[in-house]
Amino acid sequence: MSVKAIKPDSKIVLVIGGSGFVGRHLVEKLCSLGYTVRVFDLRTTFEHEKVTFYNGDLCNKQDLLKCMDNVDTVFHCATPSPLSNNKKVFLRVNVDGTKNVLDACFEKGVKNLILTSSASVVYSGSNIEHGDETLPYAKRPLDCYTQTKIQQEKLVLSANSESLKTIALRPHGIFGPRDPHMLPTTARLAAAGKTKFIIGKGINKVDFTYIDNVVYAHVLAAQQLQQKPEIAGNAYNITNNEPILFWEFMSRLLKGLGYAAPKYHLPYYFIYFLAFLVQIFVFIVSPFKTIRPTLTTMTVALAGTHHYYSCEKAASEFNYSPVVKLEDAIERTLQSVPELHNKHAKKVK
Ligand SMILES: NC(=O)c1ccc[n+]([C@@H]2O[C@H](COP(=O)([O-])OP(=O)(O)OC[C@H]3O[C@@H](n4cnc5c(N)ncnc54)[C@H](O)[C@@H]3O)[C@@H](O)[C@H]2O)c1
Ligand SMILES: CC(C)=CCC[C@@H](C)[C@H]1CC[C@H]2C3=C(CC[C@]12C)[C@@]1(C)CC[C@H](O)[C@@](C)(C(=O)O)[C@@H]1CC3
Repeated sequence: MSVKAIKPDSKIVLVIGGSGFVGRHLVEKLCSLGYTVRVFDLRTTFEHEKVTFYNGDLCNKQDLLKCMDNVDTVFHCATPSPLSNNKKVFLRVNVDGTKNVLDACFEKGVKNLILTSSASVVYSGSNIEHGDETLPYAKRPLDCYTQTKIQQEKLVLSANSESLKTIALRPHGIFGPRDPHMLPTTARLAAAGKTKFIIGKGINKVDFTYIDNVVYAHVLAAQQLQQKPEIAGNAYNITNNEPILFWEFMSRLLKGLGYAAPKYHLPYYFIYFLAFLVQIFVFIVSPFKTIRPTLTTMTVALAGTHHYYSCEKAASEFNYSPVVKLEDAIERTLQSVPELHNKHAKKVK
């Protein structure tokens, strides 16, 4: 099954967080399929002749109501940066903000709400191998981003009703052109000489999901929600279906960026404990100074444990299957880095 083009301008959709990494790719795809697209975001990061931009804060319901007249479907992919370390902002945006989104959807008669959730809502730092959607929410999430994503998903799925069909898509480790988190952070750490080490034995397998596959899943789910009401109220893992050794993937990115692959092993639990001490220090100084460490128990756990998921539910219930394979996805991502364009252009099929 593929996503369908529609009669141009027959459906109005709203992408909350549409100026972000996932949001902008989603907006561009929706426009190409003929949707009338509105973007609601704190900021405007690009121009598009077919898009109407509304700047506002989703924590202010009045801002949201201004852009939701006659909207058929809302895609909610706004979040504070997952690597920021501000519990108040996460609670305000991911929880209170999502309550505003739901209230506004009900007030304006929106039919469908697709939430970009996260596979990590079931992750508390222990190994997850081929985890499916029956796994319970993490009882002790490792950071407040994950904690608020859990609360957000629960709010959206419990709001599913006759008038508003809701669905939560759980991508994992999204990467691709214009990614503001993974590649830039990797490059920054490498430039600072902090990528010489492998945390743990380097045998942990994880899922990384190319942005085109995430966008494809969002459009497919939106188009299926009305025909298949049984998928509403559910969460679905969305990955590339190609789990890879975390350190092999990172090495591919690093070598593609012109850096050496990590080669010295550091004991996982030693680094995890170090990260724990860093977090205690960050908490102690937080009244005086906000520090956003990359070394956290969450990032160390992600680097040192298995975390890959089954997409069988999305495959069987709304025919999801990745449209871009991992190998091609890595090349396209590296090719998208301006200074690397020529080097990788010839490799892309
Ligand atoms: N990047 C990943 O690896 C990944 C993986 C799984 C799930 N997700 C989820 O995907 C979604 C999109 O993530 P992304 O990587 O595109 O993030 P991003 O930071 O690139 O984009 C988020 C957007 O939300 C906007 N935003 C933040 N607070 C807002 C507010 N109060 N009002 C209005 N807009 C606001 C930001 O301005 C930004 O444009 C998020 O829900 C995230 O949890 C991301
Ligand atoms: C060489 C090295 C170690 C580089 C560092 C790579 C670092 C930056 C990189 C490696 C793994 C990657 C990662 C995320 C951010 C960047 C980071 C941590 C986040 C947290 C974003 C939010 C998503 O919701 C969530 C939770 C998901 O998809 O479940 C992911 C999980 C995977």
